[in-house]
Amino acid sequence: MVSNADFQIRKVDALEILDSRGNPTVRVLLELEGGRTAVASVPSGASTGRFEALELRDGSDASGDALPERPRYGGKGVRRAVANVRDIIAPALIGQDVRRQAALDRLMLDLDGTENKARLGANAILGVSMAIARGAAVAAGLPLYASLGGSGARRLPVPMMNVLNGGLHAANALDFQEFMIVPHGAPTFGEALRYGSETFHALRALLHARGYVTSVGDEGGFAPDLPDNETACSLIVDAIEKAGYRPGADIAIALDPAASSFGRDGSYRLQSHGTSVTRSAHEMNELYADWIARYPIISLEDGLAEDDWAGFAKQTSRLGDRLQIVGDDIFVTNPAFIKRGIREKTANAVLIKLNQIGTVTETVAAIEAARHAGWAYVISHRSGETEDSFLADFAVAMGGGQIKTGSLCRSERIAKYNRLLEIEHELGVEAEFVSPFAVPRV
Ligand SMILES: O=C(O)[C@@H](CO)OP(=O)(O)O
Ligand SMILES: [Mg+2]
Repeated sequence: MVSNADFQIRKVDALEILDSRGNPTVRVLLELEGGRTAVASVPSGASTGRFEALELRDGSDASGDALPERPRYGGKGVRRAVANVRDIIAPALIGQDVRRQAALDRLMLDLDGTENKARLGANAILGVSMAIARGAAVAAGLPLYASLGGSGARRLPVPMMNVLNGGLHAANALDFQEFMIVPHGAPTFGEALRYGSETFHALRALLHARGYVTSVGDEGGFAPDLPDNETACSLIVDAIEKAGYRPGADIAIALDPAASSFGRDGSYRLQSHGTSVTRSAHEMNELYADWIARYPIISLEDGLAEDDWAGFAKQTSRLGDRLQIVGDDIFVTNPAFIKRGIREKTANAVLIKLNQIGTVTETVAAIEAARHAGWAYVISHRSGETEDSFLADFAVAMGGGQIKTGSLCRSERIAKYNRLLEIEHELGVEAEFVSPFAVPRV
């Protein structure tokens, strides 16, 4: 028998753990009166948007280290965030009911009292917020996706798999950060994962045969020194065919150039065959239009920089009926920015990252704003991840049918894919897998 006491928080604790890049991050441990426990770990980005909620790092003076000349983790530790969970957030949450997610998230916002969670740290607050969501599920005896999404939560997301890494996620010369395959023509999630994995391995063989390295970047995609960005698209098409699939119909391409990392003030600096070229937003949009005509691209994220609202709106009016235009750095999962984007027709989709905004409740509000406008939304990992698979359940709960969670050879990414397989298995014949995309005409 489940009783109200089972949902009451008895203890909140936190510790500093490492993420997939070997950088410190926050893990929160929650204990409920009934004795059940919940754990959540916070991811961390590299190509972060300027207006993201603040990820609290210790800095060299606040490290608390015995050897001040050698700060812990170069000042990147999260001991202060951990201490904020233990000393400030925990006392306010003891005795509270984990089913009241919105109220408890609000309580943390009030404790923090800043616009961007600068006092307690978005990493501290999000860790607790996720642990509360998981605690509510555990106490109710429900899987997280069902607890968060209700009985209608049975749509498995189409994965965007990042098979070639560049930009800030790799040490190669590619300016564009992510070249992803999207197996949207598969009949089920499990089959989509197989399509993706087979294509990933075909790509490895192709790279090897053409004399490129097959080492990987931060999200597990290969990171070869290709002569230019476009070569990545043609290689992916070759890999899809080599794996026995139809480019476009079975597996399409999604791009995240993460243009804030090579562009600002409407000017974009690209490398090609070792030389650098500067392009305007208009020229970037023409470049994408040209690629879309020649490659089966169905989604373009951050094709322009976070400060280029005008360029984004032009891109959306020029290309938005042919493909998904996703805003990441420009919206930073912030409902206010998304609403501006909807008014100004900046994009037609939004990338959703829990730690950009810092609570589960605000993330859901961001998704609701997108849904209300008929925009698509893609639930996304960060380039620094942990083995926590919260994201997989969250994507099924939110029902948008899209997840971006990296490549197919690093366990912090695979943890999400494997959890989605588990959910699909558990849902059985009730599981749905519906492509949100039309087949691209190339
Ligand atoms: O730009 C992105 O979409 C993300 C995730 O792929 O990268 P990061 O976490 O480094 O911001
Ligand atoms: Mg991005």
